[in-house]
Amino acid sequence: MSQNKTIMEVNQELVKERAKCNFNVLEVTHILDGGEKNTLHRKKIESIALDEGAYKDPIPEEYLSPKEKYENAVRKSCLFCKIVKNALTEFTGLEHFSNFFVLRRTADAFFKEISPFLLHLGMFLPTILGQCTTEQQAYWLPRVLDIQIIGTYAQTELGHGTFIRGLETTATYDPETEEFVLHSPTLTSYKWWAGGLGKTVNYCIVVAQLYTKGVCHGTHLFIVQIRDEETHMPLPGIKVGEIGAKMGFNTADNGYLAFDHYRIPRQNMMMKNAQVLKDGTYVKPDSHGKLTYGTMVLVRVILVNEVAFNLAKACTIATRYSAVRRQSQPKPNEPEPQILDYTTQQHKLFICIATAHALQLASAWLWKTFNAVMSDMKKGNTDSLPELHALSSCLKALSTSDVTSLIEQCRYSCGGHGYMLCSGLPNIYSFVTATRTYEGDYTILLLQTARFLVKAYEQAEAGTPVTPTVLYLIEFVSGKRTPWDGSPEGIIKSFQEIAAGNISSCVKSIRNRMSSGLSFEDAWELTTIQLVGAAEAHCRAVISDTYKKEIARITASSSTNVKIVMEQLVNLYLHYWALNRTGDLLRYSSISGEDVANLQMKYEELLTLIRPNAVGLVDAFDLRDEILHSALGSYDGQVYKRLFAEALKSPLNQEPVNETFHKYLKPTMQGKL
Ligand SMILES: CCC/C=C/C(=O)SCCNC(=O)CCNC(=O)[C@H](O)C(C)(C)COP(=O)([O-])OP(=O)([O-])OC[C@H]1O[C@@H](n2cnc3c(N)ncnc32)[C@H](O)[C@@H]1OP(=O)([O-])[O-]
Ligand SMILES: Cc1cc2nc3c(=O)[nH]c(=O)nc-3n(C[C@H](O)[C@H](O)[C@H](O)COP(=O)(O)OP(=O)(O)OC[C@H]3O[C@@H](n4cnc5c(N)ncnc54)[C@H](O)[C@@H]3O)c2cc1C
Repeated sequence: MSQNKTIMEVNQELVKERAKCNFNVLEVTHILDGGEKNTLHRKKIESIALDEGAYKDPIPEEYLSPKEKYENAVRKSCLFCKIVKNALTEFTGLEHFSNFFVLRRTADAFFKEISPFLLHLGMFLPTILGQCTTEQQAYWLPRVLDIQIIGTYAQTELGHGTFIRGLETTATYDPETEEFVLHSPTLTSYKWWAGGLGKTVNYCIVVAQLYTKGVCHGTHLFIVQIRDEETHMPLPGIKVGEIGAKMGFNTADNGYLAFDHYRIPRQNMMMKNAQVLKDGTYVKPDSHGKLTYGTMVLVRVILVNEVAFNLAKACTIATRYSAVRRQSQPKPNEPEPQILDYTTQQHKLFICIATAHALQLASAWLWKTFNAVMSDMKKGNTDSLPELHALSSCLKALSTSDVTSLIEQCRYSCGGHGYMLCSGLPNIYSFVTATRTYEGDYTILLLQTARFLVKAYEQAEAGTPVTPTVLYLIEFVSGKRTPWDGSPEGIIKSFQEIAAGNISSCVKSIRNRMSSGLSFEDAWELTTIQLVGAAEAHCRAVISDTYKKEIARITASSSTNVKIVMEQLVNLYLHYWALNRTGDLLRYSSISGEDVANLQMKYEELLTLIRPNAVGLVDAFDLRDEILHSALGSYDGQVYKRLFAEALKSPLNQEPVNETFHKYLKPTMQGKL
């Protein structure tokens, strides 16, 4: 298991917990990594990147000024890139799925917040891969992969983020010079938010309304140089800067950008799908109208994995801490219990462990689905794109929303110490809460899924085939219902009935409103609260079903105790959400009041069964201390020694008397101020 570089003796509380664990921890690590080979691969990359200690800061990041924080983050980004480049020569290449995720996770040791290079690898590179022709890729990719240029993705504007069709930046083609003229006509058209734009990047992908021959063809993507490659000065016609202090992401130099009739060559339009010919003729993509939104779909898929990882970090911290922390005296003359022994504490934490597993497996499944759809699209078949868009939208929305709440729950479960930056939890929270907004706001993405669900419902009603994730609608419209039996399969069935019931209610509401004279748009708008609920219910059913099936498949050859503990967590997830949705269950399934009481009993039994394995389960995430950045969550559990060591690092503790005593306190106390 992972050890800290500053080795301390392991706290006896954790020694005892580890002795209690009745399953093979390494076997679960292999499951979470997707196989033993992947675990070895990950450990090797982590070892190359971290063993030399290059991630260490001379002064803790939290005590630096904003400017120093940024400069330190750039220094470490360059260092990390160098290490990564060396590491990759030993492996299969950056496009390898596990490499991308391992590198992203390892980077957390270097950055308590965010690398200013995140968008370069996270969006600039994937957009070039997804939106450029082969010739364009041949020109750009070597420069991008070799970090000869650094780029970002500038789509959002001051006035519009969600509504992409409302973006105001224009790219007008001039056939005389074979150039596009980029222009920001208003203050609200200023690009706003792109990571790394403020100070770091010299190129960026700009999303702008394309005009040619006097006609607007909607938003398209362009590669734009914004700073001189030698001097880094903004080029003439470019206004660029940083947007200011934020709740998190303070090392990411999110920026603004405006154009004053700024010219770029025609070849800088990303032309894999639509094209503008030399004479200005516009050639439409012949397959699907939303292909330019491709990078967003990819990033939404990746984000499910990203938040699962962050939840694993948070619950590792909170569970280890809860095993070390003792509080209160429920039984007279007995020692104070570990707070992990309180049922309410288990209720706060074990759902976090189960959710981290559920989302990790759902994200691996979604990634496979994404690749299958991409491979179909290469052959010109875009039939599965709507389902992928619906799935990636709701999984991104629900996973980021669930994880945001659960990370906050982990912080609550650590009491006052969880509020300290050195617990690691505030940084994890401020990062994850942003994921609920960026790359498509929660509500907006669920409404996209709802569009798909309403259409699927109408198809099921009409007897036309529906896609795999909504097959349950066919049973529902035929009136078939499964009697409640309380089994895991039965709970999943009931989640599908809740989803179908909710979608059906939405369809009825929309139809009723339209028959009373409202337009479709107005009827839809008035139904949006229900539509969001329906999409959420659908997504819960998808995650639950995938989690259960994937665990059964993966643990088919596992040892008995691993199988048992993995199944307990699946059941815990299902019971937790069933209890959370009793209103819907009573409305849409055949559950009775007594069944609800049984569900509650079963849930509480599961907490007791999981309790002895709790520390083993978080150890199985195998997160190195360098990546956790937590005085509360380190492998050795030396919580109090580490909290005190962190307190001593405070700049206020570097002198016995602060100068404010002489300047203000003393004169005030002596009545001289
Ligand atoms: C580290 C931090 C990094 C952060 C980076 C960022 O945040 S970067 C910034 C991230 N910014 C954001 O994420 C912005 C979020 N906003 C958006 O993504 C879009 O504005 C929108 C999807 C909300 C609406 O778009 P719209 O007004 O153009 O569309 P519409 O609603 O009129 O629907 C028309 C049809 O298109 C379909 N369709 C839509 N999208 C897709 C797709 N991707 N694929 C396939 N299909 C798609 C839809 O299903 C519908 O099909 P139907 O029913 O007619 O068969
Ligand atoms: C940390 C961070 C990093 C980012 N990085 C980038 C980046 O690198 N590049 C980039 O281009 N962008 C980036 N963004 C911008 C991000 O993508 C947008 O903020 C996001 O898409 C939400 O758009 P918005 O800000 O316009 O919100 P708004 O759309 O204004 O949302 C405000 C509220 O209005 C509601 N709302 C809006 N429209 C509707 C509707 N039709 N129906 C119902 N409710 C609605 C929303 O649900 C929300 O509650 C970043 C944002 C953050 C926070």
